[in-house]
Amino acid sequence: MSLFQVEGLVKRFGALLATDHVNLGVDAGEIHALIGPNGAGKSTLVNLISGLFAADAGRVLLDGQDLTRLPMHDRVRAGLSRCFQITSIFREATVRDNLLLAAQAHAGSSFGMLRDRRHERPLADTAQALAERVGLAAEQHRVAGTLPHGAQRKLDVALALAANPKLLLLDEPMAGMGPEDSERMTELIHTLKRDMAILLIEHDMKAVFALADRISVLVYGKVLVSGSVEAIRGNPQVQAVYLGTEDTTGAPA
Ligand SMILES: Nc1ncnc2c1ncn2[C@@H]1O[C@H](COP(=O)(O)OP(=O)(O)OP(=O)(O)O)[C@@H](O)[C@H]1O
Repeated sequence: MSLFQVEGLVKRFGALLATDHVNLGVDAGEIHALIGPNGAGKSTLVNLISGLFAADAGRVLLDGQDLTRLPMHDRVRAGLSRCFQITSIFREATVRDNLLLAAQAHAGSSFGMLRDRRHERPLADTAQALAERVGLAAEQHRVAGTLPHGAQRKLDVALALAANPKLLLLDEPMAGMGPEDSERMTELIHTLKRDMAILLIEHDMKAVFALADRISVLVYGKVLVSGSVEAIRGNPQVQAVYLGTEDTTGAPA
């Protein structure tokens, strides 16, 4: 049994079966990438996993715990963190204040405790460690909204890491990035897999092929095929689905 497991997950929008009995597992220390053409149901699946949508059937399990009926914040507490396609940072606050707030939220402390000197040090240490972890230690006093796009995405990852997740759900972390930022984000994600399982939803095939231990291809809400990078690259069904719409060679665009 995998650390993270989706079993027979179903979501209907009226007559449309957007998630069609999906089974998916992510092992500890594994990056499992989910790819698929536009409208395949990737976002719907992410929303079911994170708890934004309620599933019509099936289960979401993390480390033996059934999360299916838990609200989003309880899923985060159970060890499931999500990075958003639309970044969740406070744009007017500094990088450091963003990190302090995230550290505080997950330490379960109140604003009163933040002001209590006895509690300042651990939160500050956590914020510092998070900044270092994503390579933003030198940018901590900058206002988050003024950072370049790539750095904002790194901050978004740091905010998700503040929850100390067992499973990190990365929803298109390379979106809107140029090749250089994509490469840096790829390196960062690679360093994270030591400490957590990662479910990566990504259109950038170069990043997917560089990072994934396993790839699942979603088509019309169903997992068409699941396998290693080599198996997926060479799969004629996958090539047929992507031909002319995506670059599956991994070559830079
Ligand atoms: N809230 C909703 N109400 C009705 N239909 C929806 C809703 N959300 C998604 N859909 C439909 O469900 C299907 C899957 O959409 P989804 O956004 O999950 O796909 P996707 O793989 O994430 O696409 P993309 O790569 O373009 O983001 C599509 O046919 C979409 O039109």
